[in-house]
Amino acid sequence: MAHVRFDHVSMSYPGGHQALLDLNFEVEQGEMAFLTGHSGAGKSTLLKLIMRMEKTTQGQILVDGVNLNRLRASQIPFHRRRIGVVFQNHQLLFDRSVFENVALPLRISGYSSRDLERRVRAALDKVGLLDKEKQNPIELSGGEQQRVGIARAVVNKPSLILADEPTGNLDPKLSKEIMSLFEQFNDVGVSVLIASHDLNLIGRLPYRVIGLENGKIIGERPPQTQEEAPRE
Ligand SMILES: Nc1ncnc2c1ncn2[C@@H]1O[C@H](COP(=O)(O)OP(=O)(O)OP(=O)(O)O)[C@@H](O)[C@H]1O
Repeated sequence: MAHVRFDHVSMSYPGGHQALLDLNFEVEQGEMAFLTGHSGAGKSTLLKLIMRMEKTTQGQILVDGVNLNRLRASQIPFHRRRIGVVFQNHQLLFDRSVFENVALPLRISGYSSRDLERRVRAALDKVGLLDKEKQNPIELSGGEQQRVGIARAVVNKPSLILADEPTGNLDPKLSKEIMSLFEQFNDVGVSVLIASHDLNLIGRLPYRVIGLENGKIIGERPPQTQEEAPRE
């Protein structure tokens, strides 16, 4: 069964703007894939549909076989908890420590403090920031802030990670490091879908690329084998 499946999905914003038109694609369980396209192509809208922050106006989306059109309002928080989301601007709280920023999703889910501490430290360890837990995110570099955002996204152990321009503000070296983090999660079975217009970075990686233009899929580059993948 596909992890995410779009079946003839269209989406119009109130006021009539058609953001997505008749999308059909799947993300397999454990796959890592990129979504690319110009600004306004519909990348963020597509990710918001998967999180059920927006609703399809036509067609259906299945996540783990569950039809999102049929989710009741009370089931939406549970659905979102299984997805880790990473944003370009981190959306960190600058009046709290790194630890508290990563702990936030667990506090909302009502974890005991022992479990919470264990999980937060495990997430910070995975992104290499265990020694910064007491600092305020404002004291960290852009790359480190993005790592805090990733730790927060994975602290609930999601089976799917969605990232919206996660390297948008970072230089090429830091962008590569952030991509290797996503690869590490993918290596242990997490499905990853990343929206990015950094074609330079995407082109060097072997993953499937889905191209969007004006809300439509205009083409796909299949996953590359090792021989096909461009060398550094
Ligand atoms: N809340 C909204 N209300 C109305 N129209 C919207 C809304 N959000 C996005 N749109 C429109 O839908 C289209 C797709 O936007 P979307 O943000 O999904 O594109 P994108 O590919 O993520 O672009 P970017 O890379 O600039 O973030 C755009 O034309 C945008 O103006």
